[in-house]
Amino acid sequence: MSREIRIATRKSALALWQAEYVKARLEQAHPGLQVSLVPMVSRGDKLLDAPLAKIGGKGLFVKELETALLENEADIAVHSMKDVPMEFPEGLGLFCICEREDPRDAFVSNTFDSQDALPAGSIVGTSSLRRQAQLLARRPDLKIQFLRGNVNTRLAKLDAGEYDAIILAAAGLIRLGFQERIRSFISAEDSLPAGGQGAVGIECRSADSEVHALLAPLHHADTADRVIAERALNKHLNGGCQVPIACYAMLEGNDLWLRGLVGQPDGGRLLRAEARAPRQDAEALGVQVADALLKQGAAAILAEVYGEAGHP
Ligand SMILES: NCc1[nH]cc(CCC(=O)O)c1CC(=O)O
Repeated sequence: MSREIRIATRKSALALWQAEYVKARLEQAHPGLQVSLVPMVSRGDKLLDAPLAKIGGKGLFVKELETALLENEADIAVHSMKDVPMEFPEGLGLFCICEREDPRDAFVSNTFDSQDALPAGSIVGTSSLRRQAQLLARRPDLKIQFLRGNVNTRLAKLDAGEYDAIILAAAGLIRLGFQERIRSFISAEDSLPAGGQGAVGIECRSADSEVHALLAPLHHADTADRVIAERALNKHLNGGCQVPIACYAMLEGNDLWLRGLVGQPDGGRLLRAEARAPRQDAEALGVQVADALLKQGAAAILAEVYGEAGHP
């Protein structure tokens, strides 16, 4: 095989891990294939001190990578599915979803074993409105303090004593070798994950059928069907991981079970909906659960969040 595959990736430790993972899987599936990394800085990486909802919402982490694909400076872009917008630029698409890592949120602390063990008034670090809403709904006595940055930065801030605990995606911690920092996994019942959390997706040019064929062995159909249902819900609510929307699909035999949640950031109200459907109807299932949330008033909650963030 003469062709080289160039992988566009962000430079954070987690992004590089994911790109190296895809590189290794491609080389394993296609002995002799040349695979290289093209690391780049995204707008989201440059603006680390503002809540994501306030600095222009979706796509903050993927735009530069997509430009590289469109300008033929790279052949594939590796993303955390949680951060991938619902729509793709003309000429690009998502052609591969790899097997999902643990999708749950993780409780990390140097003092306490779980959310329930936190004394009243404890300070919990997160900048995810989804995590904040669900935590405050259960524990209105806790204080949420803003925390952004890559995984290493967040752990360093915890270690510096700025927080009693922080919440991170288990997947990122596991991938970077920080599994032992996880004091407990937070169940989907207590913290419904973000759509796509724990899954790595690969974007490439829609016309590049040679690359599509090379990616095929990395595609994981079970993960893909779950993530398709979750993304359909997000799309119907016009949401991403920067808004208080959670959704999580599981396979039960040939059926998908999709749960969705929209919450007020202060945890005052959590709307929940769920449904089951055959896996081939993943997209319709996402729309159905989103509609059930809209019927309960999700649009008003989301409009309020977007209003505060200063963009529609
Ligand atoms: N929004 C940042 C982001 N995007 C993906 C992950 C973790 C890994 C994953 O979900 O695949 C994280 C960090 C976090 O939420 O703790």
